[in-house]
Amino acid sequence: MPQILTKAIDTVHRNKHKFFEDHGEEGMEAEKRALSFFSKLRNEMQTDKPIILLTDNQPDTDFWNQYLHYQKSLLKDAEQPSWFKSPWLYVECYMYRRIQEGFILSPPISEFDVFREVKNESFFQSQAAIIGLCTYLQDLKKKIAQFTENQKQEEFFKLLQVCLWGNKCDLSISGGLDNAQKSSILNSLESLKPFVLVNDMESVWTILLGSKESETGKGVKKRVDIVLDNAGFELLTDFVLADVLLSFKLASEVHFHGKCMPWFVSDTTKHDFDWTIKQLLAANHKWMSKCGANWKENLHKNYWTYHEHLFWTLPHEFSSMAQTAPDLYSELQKSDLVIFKGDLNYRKLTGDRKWEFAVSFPQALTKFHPAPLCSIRTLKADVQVGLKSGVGEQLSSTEPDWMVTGKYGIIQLCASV
Ligand SMILES: O=P(O)(O)OC[C@@]1(O)O[C@H](CO)[C@@H](O)[C@@H]1O
Ligand SMILES: [Mn+2]
Repeated sequence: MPQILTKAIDTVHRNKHKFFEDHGEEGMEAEKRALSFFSKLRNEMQTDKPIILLTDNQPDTDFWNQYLHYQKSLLKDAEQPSWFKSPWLYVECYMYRRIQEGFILSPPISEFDVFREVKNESFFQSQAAIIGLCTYLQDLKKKIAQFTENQKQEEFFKLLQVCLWGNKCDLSISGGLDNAQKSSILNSLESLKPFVLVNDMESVWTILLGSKESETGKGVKKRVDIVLDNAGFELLTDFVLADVLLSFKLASEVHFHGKCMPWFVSDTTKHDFDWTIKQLLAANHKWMSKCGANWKENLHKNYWTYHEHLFWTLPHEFSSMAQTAPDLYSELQKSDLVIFKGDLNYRKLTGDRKWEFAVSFPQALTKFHPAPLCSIRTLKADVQVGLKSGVGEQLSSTEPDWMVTGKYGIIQLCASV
């Protein structure tokens, strides 16, 4: 976290001239204000100061401040939540929210996304893998009419796994350093199979076909939601999956959910989402630009919809969503399948608790079940449930860091509770 914050400070500093160009002297003043805010923040973090209230009067400020009171209520009388002692999930989210506060309190540069440069770079560095994937998809779509159900299933499974391994490419685990996808994942899927510790692809397929039975004269009405994680290569894999869901008629609408502020370095915001499609459209490569054009049209025709909600950037675990964000919960209840991408979402699904490895996924969800849901994540944090007896223990003894390197992955479904 200090490394990420230090990089953010450096980025603000390097953009001084841009702030001047955009806003004149006021921009320079704002840069100074933001920098002194961030230096203070870094000091609070590194010296284990108490967590303090937010002061920026944003729509989520009260939620954050109430959450601090709640954290305090869990401690003994004189104890204070602080950077080293509070739950990691909370403190980590809090750092990103404080960075946002630093910009909010520094107009006119409040809208500055300090992680945009690295997100965009990571997209360009994954160019070869992106071309490979776009080409594969367009080729696949030409053949759909001839596909048997089995072939469709096989292709869908492939792209689901691509979507999984795409989650290796986040920039917060690498401390904001280059973590792009350099090679084609499609050729490595077989050799990666042993690292998929929970593989519920068959049941995901059954769920998606199941809703096909509700086919009426008007065609299928099936909704899949994707709670997005990282921009860059991972977002591309999500787009490809969403495209195949429509092309294979496994869904009639796909709803994406993104972050409404820069988050965990590489997480997708509305700007990243739109920027990615624009880049594809403008690319000097036939199949990339074809993907861009198709996906723009999907959005235009409302086959694809992008949603934002503040809940995704709160520190709350998802079991509190029904209470904290009932509107979002009822939105997800409209879905036939909600796909949660990435490690942070898994931590929030399971409350980031020290569950036994063999505890069931439904149990760890602690009543969170707006709809059938599936987590697709590579393991980067020390929480994992739903493993066959002994598997986690065995891995812990042979590979002590098996949970935090992104080497292993899961496609884990909870169909009902
Ligand atoms: O949600 P993602 O993008 O898959 O992963 C984010 C993440 O790996 O980054 C941090 C590593 O420092 C962890 O807190 C977190 O789980
Ligand atoms: Mn992320």
